[in-house]
Amino acid sequence: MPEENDPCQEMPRILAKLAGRRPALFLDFDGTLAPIVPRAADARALPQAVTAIGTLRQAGMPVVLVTGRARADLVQRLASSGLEPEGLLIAGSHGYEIEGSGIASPPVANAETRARLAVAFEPLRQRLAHFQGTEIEGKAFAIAVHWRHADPNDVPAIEAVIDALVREVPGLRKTHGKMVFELRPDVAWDKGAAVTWILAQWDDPLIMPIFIGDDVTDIDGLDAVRVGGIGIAVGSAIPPGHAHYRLPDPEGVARFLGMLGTFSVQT
Ligand SMILES: O=P(O)(O)OC[C@H]1O[C@H](O[C@H]2O[C@H](CO)[C@@H](O)[C@H](O)[C@H]2O)[C@H](O)[C@@H](O)[C@@H]1O
Repeated sequence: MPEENDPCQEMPRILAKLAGRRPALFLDFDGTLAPIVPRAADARALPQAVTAIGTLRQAGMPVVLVTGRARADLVQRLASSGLEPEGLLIAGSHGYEIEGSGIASPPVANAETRARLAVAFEPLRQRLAHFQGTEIEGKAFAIAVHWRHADPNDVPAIEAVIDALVREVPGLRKTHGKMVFELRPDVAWDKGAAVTWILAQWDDPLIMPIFIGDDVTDIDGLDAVRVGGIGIAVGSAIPPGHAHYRLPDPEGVARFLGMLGTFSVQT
């Protein structure tokens, strides 16, 4: 893999790679378009990122939001930032919930996978009730347990509650992200599988995917575009070796999208 330079500094090389191709953007939300904030409910996309995405869409570039959040949550969150979901493809719940631009959910997203999480929700809530500062976020195909505001000494015990539920309720697995544990259906599906699946639906050999993400759950998405696409890590949570380029923060992402927009409008 290359040096993971700042893609804004490497624009001529990136534009050369995109020449004659159809770039398609796959964007993570928290930590990528929206700065990480103490409360999940308060996250908002940077206005400059929203403007850049609007320009790219007007220029005809496909834009897919690949988020760990529930799809409905992201739709509402984008709309409140002035980014209407029409024309956007949104892959929510880490890619289990795909809808938009004429594409509907993949075969893994069924009632059975959802029912497994429903069984776990109430015991999880009860067993975590005495851990001050934990927040449970229910989504269509995942349950997030935020421990950002919990006592750090409690985190191993919080994780043990989740591990116990994984043992007790068949068909679930544990993943983690920034100060969060998640319960997900134990099926072979993640952001990378979602990206690959969407590319297969489009079936357009000219498309060149550009994936941008900041958290360990984005590694699958970056790996999916490693050959034949462009992967951009944000910040330092993703270890070297998965991305072609690296941006420091969501402000950098907005800057990169703005530069890409300028190029798209010119061509
Ligand atoms: O895949 P993403 O779109 O990046 O979503 C990943 C998770 O993001 C949210 O949690 C994270 O961001 C919060 C707001 O900045 C922060 O408070 C929290 O500590 C982070 O873990 C979201 O709440 C989760 O559902 C997503 O899975």
